[in-house]
Amino acid sequence: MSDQKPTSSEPEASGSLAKSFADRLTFPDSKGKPNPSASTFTPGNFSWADDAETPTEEKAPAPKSSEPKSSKPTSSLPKAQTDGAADDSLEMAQKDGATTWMNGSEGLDEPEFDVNVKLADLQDDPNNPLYSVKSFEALELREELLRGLSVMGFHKPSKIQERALPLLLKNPPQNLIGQSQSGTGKTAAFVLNMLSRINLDIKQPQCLVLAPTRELAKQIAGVATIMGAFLKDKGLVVFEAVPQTLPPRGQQVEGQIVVGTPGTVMDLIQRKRQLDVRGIKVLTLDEADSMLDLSMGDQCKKVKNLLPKNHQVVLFSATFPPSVLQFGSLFAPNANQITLEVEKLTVKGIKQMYLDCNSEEEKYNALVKFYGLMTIASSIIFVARRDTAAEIERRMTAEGHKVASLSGALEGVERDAVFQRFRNGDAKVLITTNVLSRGIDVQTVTMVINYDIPETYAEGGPGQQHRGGPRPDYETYLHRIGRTGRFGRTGVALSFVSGKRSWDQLMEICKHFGVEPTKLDTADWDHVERTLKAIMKNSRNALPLQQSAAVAEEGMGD
Ligand SMILES: Nc1ncnc2c1ncn2[C@@H]1O[C@H](COP(=O)(O)OP(=O)(O)OP(=O)(O)O)[C@@H](O)[C@H]1O
Repeated sequence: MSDQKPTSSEPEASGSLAKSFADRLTFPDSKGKPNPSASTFTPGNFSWADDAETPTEEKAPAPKSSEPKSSKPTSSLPKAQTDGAADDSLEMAQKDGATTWMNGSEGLDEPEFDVNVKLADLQDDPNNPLYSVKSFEALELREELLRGLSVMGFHKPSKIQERALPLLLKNPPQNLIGQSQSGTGKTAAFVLNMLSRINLDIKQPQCLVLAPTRELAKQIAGVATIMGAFLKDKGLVVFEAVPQTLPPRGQQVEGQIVVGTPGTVMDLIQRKRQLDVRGIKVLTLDEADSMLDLSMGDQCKKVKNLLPKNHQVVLFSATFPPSVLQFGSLFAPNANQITLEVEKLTVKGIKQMYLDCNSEEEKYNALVKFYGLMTIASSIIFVARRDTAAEIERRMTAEGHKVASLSGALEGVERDAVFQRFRNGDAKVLITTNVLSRGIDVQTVTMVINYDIPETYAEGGPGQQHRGGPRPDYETYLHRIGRTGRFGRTGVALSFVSGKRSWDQLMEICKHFGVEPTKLDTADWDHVERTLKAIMKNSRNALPLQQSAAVAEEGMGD
């Protein structure tokens, strides 16, 4: 892969975003000095070579032309849980939406108790992906991790956590391929495995996580740091292997857990010789299907080949197209597999709709009209091309909206700053390309807009190109809409169609996942407004899903 930054007309990276609190933390090293590389969330230089390039951007013509978080009850933490070395990090964690769902972040006005009851209801429903019979205690996790989970507000495991953890923690270690719907807690499953397996007396890297983008790598490192906060005193160090957070030349990477993007990790191991992988016993690929596909697959294989024999391989994603799953089985031989039928992949709490527009230009007008009508906590607008993102940003800003735009065209430092503005709520709307379609966990997001329907040239197997032009990109659609409706929340996914081609593509995607999207028409804005307001209101009020769906239907029937 080239080190050169692509131009705006080049394809955008397909990947994921960062999940949360990560960007705010800087942990001192074991001697109390700030360590710029270990578990830091300082901004870094983005090297294009680090992120996947996938041909998902169409040469579409560019268009011509919010409710703030309520503060969380951070002071209500039991004293025992905020003591000691974990204090700072936990306090930070409490300030971020992504870890504190139950603590009333992101515009939830209800008392904590009500919200907890709702989540508990979902976790008691055997058909819900958040359901579990067991407690975290029954999964035999070490006491420090139980304390970390408790402070994060994780009271019960989700289905994937309950099923994956016993398989992951078994000795001798076995490989695992794990699939579950977006926002159901896969990160905690693989992070708890790593935190359970490391030897804290050794500073050498023992677990390696590869993720497709710097934002997601930073987010995962953040989760590991927070979840392991009570192990910090015992020497836990989590290292972020993304550009600009790297150790000075000649200095070895220290940290039991290393999380990075494949390009940087490879560079650290082979070219710079700063990452000693002889002690690695767990290799995890998050968003594994995209990591094994096209450009990143080769790099991941190269990294894997440099690791000691008999390391545990863990692959997680919400999507595993059959051919990738086949390849995944070679990458993770004899793996235990937790997979889902394609019809079960969509999250029930995400209401899928489409807005029928007559032309490309009408799409833009509809977008502006739409944001004029609605107050949305936070939303993400996905576009196919960087220049479309820039143009929408320019025009929406001119209309007085607080927007931010993030694409692979930005350098790492700028990306971090833009993303932080969105996480903080300083920007309510994030306009982005597929670079942020996967993994990113910002719980204030109540709406995802597919301004352009995602397309791909990939055949669906590693390295295979689709011959007859682009096809609808089922996986990217699912990951994009999964940025809302996380861990039991409700959200809206609104796709814009303008003409037969985009309509056909959307219908094909919906057929693939067995969903029937609701049509909204630009000819009846009253109906659009009533329908969406009913859903958004219920999302914020945290009504049970069935109830909010019912109210939404009522709104639509008006
Ligand atoms: N057991 C739990 N109890 C409460 N909240 C949880 C639990 N597990 C995870 N969460 C929260 O759920 C959200 C989604 O988790 P996570 O980001 O791991 O989802 P994911 O399955 O990796 O999604 P994606 O496929 O989009 O990457 C996060 O904000 C996380 O903090």
